[in-house]
Amino acid sequence: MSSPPALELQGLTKSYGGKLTALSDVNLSIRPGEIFALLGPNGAGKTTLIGSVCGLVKKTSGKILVFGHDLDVDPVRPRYEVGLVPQEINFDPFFTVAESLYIQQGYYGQRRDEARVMEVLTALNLQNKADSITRALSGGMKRRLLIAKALVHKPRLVFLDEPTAGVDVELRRDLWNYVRKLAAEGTTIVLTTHYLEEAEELADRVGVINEGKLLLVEEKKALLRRLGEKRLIVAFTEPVSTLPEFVRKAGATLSADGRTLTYPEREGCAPAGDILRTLYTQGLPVSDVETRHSRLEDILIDILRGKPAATPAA
Ligand SMILES: Nc1ncnc2c1ncn2[C@@H]1O[C@H](COP(=O)(O)OP(=O)(O)OP(=O)(O)O)[C@@H](O)[C@H]1O
Repeated sequence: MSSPPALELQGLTKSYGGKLTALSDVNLSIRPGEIFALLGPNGAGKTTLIGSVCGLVKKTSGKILVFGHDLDVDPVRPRYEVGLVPQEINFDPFFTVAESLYIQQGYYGQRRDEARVMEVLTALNLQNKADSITRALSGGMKRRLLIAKALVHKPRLVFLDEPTAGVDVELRRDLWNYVRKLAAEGTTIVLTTHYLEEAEELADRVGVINEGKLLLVEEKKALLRRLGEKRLIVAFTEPVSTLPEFVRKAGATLSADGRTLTYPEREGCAPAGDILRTLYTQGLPVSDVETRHSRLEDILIDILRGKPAATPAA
């Protein structure tokens, strides 16, 4: 028998005060061990979705299953499998780093396990801070402690709600490596982020949410292949008045000043190499050649602007 999804949402809906629908009939299935990036603008519903699973938000309707267990049937036990790294710092400033993790173990019905606490602190490079008062930590250390807190009870499903907001480049890279390691060990990761580069680096699949509706769910690589575009940009040393017929018919355009050619290479069109070869053989004054690939950011903007890109959300 195949294992159940790490998370399954069926028609998940959340209205605040009967007016604002923060989540509208969201259906989503997250596979065990995958890194899933949930993307969308401010106020799209990402934190509400995470809060519904973690027990911080009371859903209005729909079902939530964690590793096959319906949270309506048992709202407590299945959540022992879940860890949350929230956007905001949520630990008591007067405890030490280690104490705050022991308390967390207690919340999850576990005995105080010093070896596990040191293991998590070491993984997050906080081992020397175990006895420091949490309010004396730097901003980056506090972020790492938030992650340690979410992981200390060994959850199999971890939500990272903007884990690297305000974090420096080096720590961001460290955290990315750590997330990859967790996923490689079998932990399922759901990530929200406004750094599209982060999603591009880490995610296996991407979901796009806006105004409470899930617009698209797709493998990241397939999405980039399907909606991404490669552009060839050629600069000329002097203005060119017309392009060779083959190049023009392939879809290349010339800038108004005749100094730049742009060619969007799409599937089934002439390869960029053929365009370049023609330019050279016909003696056009090429000075520089550049190719640009569209990134997740470009694609997300198109989707949010309503470009007909979405395949049915799954
Ligand atoms: N407690 C609340 N009471 C009323 N409305 C709320 C509450 N919490 C969230 N909302 C509203 O629900 C909508 C979704 O908010 P949510 O925090 O889930 O968005 P988000 O995608 O996480 O945004 P961000 O990227 O800014 O964190 C927003 O319109 C927000 O104002």
